[in-house]
Amino acid sequence: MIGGGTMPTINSHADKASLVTALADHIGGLIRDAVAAYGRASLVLSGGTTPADLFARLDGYDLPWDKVYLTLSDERWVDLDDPASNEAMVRRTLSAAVAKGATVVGLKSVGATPADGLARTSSRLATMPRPYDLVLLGMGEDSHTASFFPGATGLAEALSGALGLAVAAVTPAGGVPARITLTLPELLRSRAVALLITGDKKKAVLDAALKPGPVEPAPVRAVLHQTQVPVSIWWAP
Ligand SMILES: O=C1O[C@H](COP(=O)(O)O)[C@@H](O)[C@H](O)[C@H]1O
Repeated sequence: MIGGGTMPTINSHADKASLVTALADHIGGLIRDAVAAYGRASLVLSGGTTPADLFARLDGYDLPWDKVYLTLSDERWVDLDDPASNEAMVRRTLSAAVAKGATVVGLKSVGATPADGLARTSSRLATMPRPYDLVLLGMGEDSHTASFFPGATGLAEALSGALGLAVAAVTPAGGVPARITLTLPELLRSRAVALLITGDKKKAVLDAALKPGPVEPAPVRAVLHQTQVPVSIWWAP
């Protein structure tokens, strides 16, 4: 059971278009500020379908992209040419940024399974400047975030980071492909976490997870109820 600590701030918008504009402006400002302060900006981006419009909007912004480092919160263990690849979605929606020199550090590395690739991906992530200036996460209707799926094999290790690596292998209950995910301690090596959520169904799941309770059935609680890094929630119906 976890609970207490500083509650996340909630930014509610009337529709997805205004949410995308507000969050893209926020992230654009954050990138400018990080480059001014540290000479570079370092971001973790969520996968899935929800953030594609946001990334496409951000892609049109005039930013110092050659000083921006991007990685993913989690990845299906598939190659870049697979439609399920989160990295491919990021490269596609941020193609102008990549053309202007943004560095994308992908999580899919060599090996037949995520477990085979953990050490390689973890060393790759060592090239990402930390702390991350922003970790952008999504959430599924089953209350998973990153690849912290309820009931998944590997969930405990992903939440604890007990192996001492930046990433963990996770197999969702009854689900393929297997996944690789940044561990919770790695996600929290950050100055800020933003959680992007759309739709009334996810809002109901979020509202339940904001109440104190066990992490196992609602893994997003591990992010919402920690006290290390401030969390902002960005929501529209
Ligand atoms: O599987 C995943 O799901 C979540 C939510 O995805 P969405 O399609 O509902 O937006 C995402 O945050 C995560 O990165 C992804 O791998």
